[in-house]
Amino acid sequence: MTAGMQRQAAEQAPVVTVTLNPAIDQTVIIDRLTPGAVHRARRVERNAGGKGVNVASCLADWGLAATVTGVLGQDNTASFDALFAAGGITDRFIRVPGATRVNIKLADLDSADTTDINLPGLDVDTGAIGRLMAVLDDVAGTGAIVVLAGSLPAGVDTDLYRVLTGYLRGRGARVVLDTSGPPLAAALDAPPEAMPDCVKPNRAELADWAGRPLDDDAAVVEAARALVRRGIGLVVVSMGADGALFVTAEDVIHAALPPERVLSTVGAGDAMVAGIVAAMAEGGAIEDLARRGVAFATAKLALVGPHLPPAPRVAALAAQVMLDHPLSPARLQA
Ligand SMILES: Nc1ncnc2c1ncn2[C@@H]1O[C@H](COP(=O)(O)OP(=O)(O)OP(=O)(O)O)[C@@H](O)[C@H]1O
Ligand SMILES: O=P(O)(O)OC[C@@]1(O)O[C@H](CO)[C@@H](O)[C@@H]1O
Repeated sequence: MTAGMQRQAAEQAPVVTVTLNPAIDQTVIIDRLTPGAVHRARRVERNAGGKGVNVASCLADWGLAATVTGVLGQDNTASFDALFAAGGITDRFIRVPGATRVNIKLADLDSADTTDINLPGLDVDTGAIGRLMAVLDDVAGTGAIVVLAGSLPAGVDTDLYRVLTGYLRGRGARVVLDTSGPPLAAALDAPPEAMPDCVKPNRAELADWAGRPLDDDAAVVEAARALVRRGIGLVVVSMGADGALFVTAEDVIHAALPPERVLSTVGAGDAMVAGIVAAMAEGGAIEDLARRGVAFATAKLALVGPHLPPAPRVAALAAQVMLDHPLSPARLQA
């Protein structure tokens, strides 16, 4: 029995991730990025990606076998097929004519920062969305945790996440949303019963929604609380090297862990979502979600693709995560 099967056997909530605009991530590793210069790359790595795929991949490394769905181009599925087979991930992706986009990631060893160049992706028609809804009918029942993640492809309505969230919550599923821009704004404009259970914007995405810069923790907490008042149970704001804030109606927690090594920041947010979902699936308390989320994200930084080191190492990192709870007043002084 694999570790994944063992965890599923322990009566955890089933997890489904939805990636409407997946990508193959081509990460080029260079010493130092200088715009306009010729670069001699150290190497290149290609990984099946897109936010929901990355979440499922991290969950598989942790030992939790999720179901993945969304829309894949049928011309270049090999890296996805291999990832799903290796991780025991149940593949319910809709295949459509064409190729899934290839996104370029420039990993700068000097600054430990990554520059993303994301392409638009395939056009998706209403027929594919109808097929996706049929898959969700099948796999996302009462008690399931459904992660809706990433940008929306061309051809679908901006309010698709809002519609899917209302539909899934109506079926008794819990929804975790990680997106940005107009699809995020549309989803956050829903009535309370159709709001996601959890959202994970990064600081820039939350600032974009709030319409003002969020330069300190006090401003971030204020914007997150506004979302909680609208009916979202948990707002997690990831802040890169500054850690993350976990905000509910009762709690505000700051969680952080300095990484030993940063090779690629691509997918750190997705690893964080995976950690939150892994703890949620076990019925964990808010502190467990914060520890697991930050531990998964920190562990991923040392690897290029959407992967984690062995589970005991990640569990050890979770124990080391520094929690500020209740949040110290000094942190809230602007
Ligand atoms: N340079 C870093 N040093 C320490 N921790 C980091 C760093 N970058 C990311 N993290 C950890 O990863 C979490 C998620 O990172 P970030 O806020 O960059 O997410 P994101 O913007 O959603 O990422 P992506 O979209 O690439 O998945 C952070 O909250 C933090 O815990
Ligand atoms: O264009 P989107 O859908 O917003 O983001 C896509 C993407 O940057 O997200 C993942 C990292 O979070 C990558 O695997 C992928 O290339």
